[in-house]
Amino acid sequence: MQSILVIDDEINICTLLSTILGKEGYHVEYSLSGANALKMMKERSFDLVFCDYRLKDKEIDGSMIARKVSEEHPSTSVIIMTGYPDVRIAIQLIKSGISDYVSKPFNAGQLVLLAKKTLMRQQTAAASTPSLPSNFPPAAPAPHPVVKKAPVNTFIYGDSRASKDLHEQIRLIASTDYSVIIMGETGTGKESVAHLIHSQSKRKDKPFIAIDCGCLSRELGSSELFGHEKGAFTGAIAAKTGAFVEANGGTLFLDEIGNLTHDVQTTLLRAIQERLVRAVGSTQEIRVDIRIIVASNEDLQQNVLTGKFREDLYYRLNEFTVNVPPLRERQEDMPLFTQLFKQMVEQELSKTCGDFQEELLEALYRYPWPGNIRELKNVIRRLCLLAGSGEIISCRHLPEEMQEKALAPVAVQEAPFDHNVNLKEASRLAEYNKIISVLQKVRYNKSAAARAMNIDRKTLYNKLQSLNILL
Ligand SMILES: Nc1ncnc2c1ncn2[C@@H]1O[C@H](COP(=O)(O)OP(=O)(O)OP(=O)(O)O)[C@@H](O)[C@H]1O
Repeated sequence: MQSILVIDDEINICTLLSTILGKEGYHVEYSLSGANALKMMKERSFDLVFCDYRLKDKEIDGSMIARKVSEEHPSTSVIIMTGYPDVRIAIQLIKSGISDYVSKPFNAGQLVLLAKKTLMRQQTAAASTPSLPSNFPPAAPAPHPVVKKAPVNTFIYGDSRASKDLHEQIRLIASTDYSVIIMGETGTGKESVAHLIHSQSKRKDKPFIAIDCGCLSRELGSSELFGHEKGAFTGAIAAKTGAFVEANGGTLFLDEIGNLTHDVQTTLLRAIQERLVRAVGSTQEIRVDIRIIVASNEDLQQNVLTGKFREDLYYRLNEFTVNVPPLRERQEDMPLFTQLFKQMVEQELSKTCGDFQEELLEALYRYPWPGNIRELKNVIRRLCLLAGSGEIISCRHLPEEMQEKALAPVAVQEAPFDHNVNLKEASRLAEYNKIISVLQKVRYNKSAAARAMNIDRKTLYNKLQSLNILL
């Protein structure tokens, strides 16, 4: 019997596909998380995988599953399901070697046909691969072996003071079992920090389950966290395992915790205190052993004061707080982030881009990055996508709305001249005013400014530092 694995964080989709494909005689299993699905594939083999593009374990998405399957289980086909048609995603998916792609909503007939077509193609391909006679000599090594580039590390440890402090905090807290609140603006990497804490902890071989509380509806909040019994409420067509049980032994990460309703906050407090959970509609309590990490970009203490967040839950969770700094406070890390994101995108697109133009790097440096690392990553992705292969990436490839902010000259006042200063001070002031006026003329391009003043870049940097001009 051919077997199919369905990966989707929506239980309804999983049960729907299991029913439809099961009726066609396939053996169907499903997983609500990518991490668990990868584990299932290690334990047994599947002929076909239907995988949702966006999964709740944010670090694993459809294209990552597709890549892993093609590397580790080359005879398994992958069909990606998505409700978000997007060119970038399509490019990624094609590169990761998927068999097909289906947009949600879909109908039963369409899915069955797709599964049959894919499995048939797979069988034909297998049959047409000639098998070698048993006495055939082993193949000689290929003259030009295909060199597989090692994947670029997706997490970057910055060099700035703020980054070093952050990673020291992660190192210290990882070895404990304390609950952690991660605070920081949107896109600063709170979820990445939660992953790091888990991967450096003694629970690292157990599940890491991430739940975005911002997406939980009022009705489904409890069911997502604690599970439900079949028939517990209208639409509960099958029993569901909640995140607490799925994360048993490992770490449960609750993102945007400030969005939980009061009712769910109350049940959550009890579950954390007693380590016992009860699925909606069940009378049975299940003991769980999990570490809780939560994140918020709202000030939770403020929410406690305004009554939006339960005070007792806040103190229960706040055994340790990690503050993730915004990108504008880790400017020294910009070159590292920029370079590594460029390498990652080059790998995603199988493309080699030209260097970043100096003026562009300076514009990136000056931009305030309200969306933090996520925004930087997206901008680099866009720059690499728009620039031709090998073309120098310049300011003209920047999104228009960014050009205005990043290229606007910084308002630097000329220092007023004071007639009482001594000669040394006067020459320092003159130098200061000259450098500022040249920088403004060349739109803060330091190389151009150095050329205009007939000095080298190093001398200009030294002058900027000694005159305390911060760009
Ligand atoms: N240190 C880092 N190195 C590489 N990539 C990073 C780093 N920190 C964050 N990112 C990337 O930036 C993006 C945003 O990170 P993440 O989702 O962890 O942020 P967040 O603070 O949880 O965002 P939100 O508040 O919107 O939930 C992700 O694509 C993540 O991979």
